[in-house]
Formats: sequence, C-alpha cells, structure tokens
Amino acid sequence: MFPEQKLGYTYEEYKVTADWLLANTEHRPLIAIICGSGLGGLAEILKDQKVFSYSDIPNFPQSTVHGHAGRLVFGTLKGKSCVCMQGRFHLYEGYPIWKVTFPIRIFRLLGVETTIVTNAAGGLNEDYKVGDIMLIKDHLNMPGFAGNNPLVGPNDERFGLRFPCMSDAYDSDLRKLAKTVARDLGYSEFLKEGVYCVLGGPSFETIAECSMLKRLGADAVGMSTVHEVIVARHCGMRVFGLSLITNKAVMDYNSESKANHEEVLQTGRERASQLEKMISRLIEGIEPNNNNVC
Ligand SMILES: O=P(O)(O)O[C@H]1O[C@H](CO)[C@@H](O)[C@H]1O
Ligand code: HPA
Repeated sequence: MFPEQKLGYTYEEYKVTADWLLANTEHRPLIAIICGSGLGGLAEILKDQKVFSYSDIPNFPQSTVHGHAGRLVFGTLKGKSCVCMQGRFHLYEGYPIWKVTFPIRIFRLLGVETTIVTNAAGGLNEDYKVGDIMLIKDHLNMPGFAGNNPLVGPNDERFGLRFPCMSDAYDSDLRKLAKTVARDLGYSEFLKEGVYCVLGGPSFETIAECSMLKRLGADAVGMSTVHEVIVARHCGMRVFGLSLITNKAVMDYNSESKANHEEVLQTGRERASQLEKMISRLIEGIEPNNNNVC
C-alpha cells in the first residue's frame, strides 16, 4: 500500500530519544517553546537550565540555518517546567517532513501539554508593519495541498487519530490570554491576529505569489510552523502560535525592497525583549491540565 521508502520514525525510535532525555534531565516539562529565526533568545527566560546540543541527542536532526542554534534547553519559568527548541527544522534544509516534526512527538512523550510555536514571517496584510506580532488564528498549508503532510504514512494510534481535526488548531483560550497579556504590557498597538501560510522555501516569494496568497486569505507567509502544529494537534497538545512580522512581503513591481534573511534576523533582535516578556507572562498564565490534553 505504501512505497518501500521510510515514511517516518517508529514509536520505538521516538521512545529511545524521549527516554534518553528523561534519563539525562530531572526537568519534566509541561510547556514546549519552538523559537523562530532570530528568536532563540527566548530560551534565556528559562531558569535552572539544562542544555543539550542537538548533536548529542539520539536521533535528533541538526540545525543548518543561520539564526537556529541547535540546542534543546530545559528550564523553569515562574516554577513551571518548560523545554525550548533553539532552532527548528525546515523542509528546505532537505529533511523529510517527518524529521522536521520529530521533536514534537518527543515533547508529547516527555509529558508536554502545550506547545508554543514562534516564527519570523513576511507580512502580506497591508495593515501590518515590520515588528508587529501576529497571533496565529489559522493556517494555509501549501505543501499539504500537494500531499506533503507530516501525518502521511501509517498512522500510529498511540499518538493520535488517522484523521485529526484542524479547525480548532490554535487554542482560542490561549489567544485570549495573549491579548490580555499584550494589553497589560502596552503592546496592543503592534499586536495583530491572522492567518499564517506555509510554503516550502527557501526562495522568497515572487510578487505574483504574494498577491495570490493575500487573495487566498493569508496575512503572513513563512516556511515553517504548520507541520509542527499538525503533529502537535494530532497527539492532542494545545497549540499557541505567533509570527513576528520581520519584513513586508513585496507586492509592487515598482518596489525597490527585497526580502532577505539578514533583515529577518535583525527584526527578531529588535523585538526580542518584548517577545520574551509576552511569552513569560503567557506561560505564567497557562494552567496545567493533568496531562489530560485536548
Ligand atoms: O519560520 P522560521 O523558522 O522563523 O524562519 C523564517 O525565516 C527564514 C527566512 O528568513 C525561513 O526559515 C522562514 O521560515
Ligand atoms: N517569506 C517567507 N518566509 C519568511 C519571510 C517571507 O517574507 N520572512 C520571514 N520568513
């Protein structure tokens, strides 16, 4: 039924990695954070850190992109145990999609209930400015339309259902909490809420592609996140996502601006401290739910 090529890790392979981590740290995280390009500083909010290089963790892929350090950081925030990926994996690095999402099932096996995904993204919505923070309320999965979905292949019921629902992928209570946190911090002016569209990358979009995505209902575009969210929801974790608008997608043939990774990283550096504050406060407000995930 399925071709002979490897379509994913076995449950036992995920267990090897999770058990190795559980044996090598006393942290038992309930919250995972995935840092987007240039946003790795978010890990610094964690206290009592235990840090692993991806290269030291069995089965873990390696980060190859500038701005993704390749470290897994365990620690606590206001007494809550967390784990943070300083560096994620992307399709354009050449990884099959099941490697891109490998850490998510590891988080679940560690006992994580809530995953916070962050990314750098190009703003398609005309009202968005560079430096805006967009709460992700929904996504468009372009690689998925072409059959590149991380759940393709045999389904392991120990993780989740064959046909998981995605209409509630981004937890509405966590988005409400984030809005309250942003208001209290005085960030409402640069807080937005919208739809994130994932493409394969690594080339940035053409002008025609940007206009098309905007018409399809996307507010921001990037090359990550959605695959992780699908796997997190498949195994029942709550998801909160935010995009830092690091550049405005070019939509005018007369424009001189050109998307580039340096600008993406620079915007991340400029908004780092506000993002750290917002995520710290958000984590403070997240209630554990006894691993009774949704
Ligand atoms: O999505 P993250 O990992 O934040 O990175 C974004 O920034 C890079 C392009 O500058 C791409 O990898 C894009 O996906
Ligand atoms: N396009 C795609 N990915 C991105 C962008 C963009 O404009 N900015 C940051 N990541």
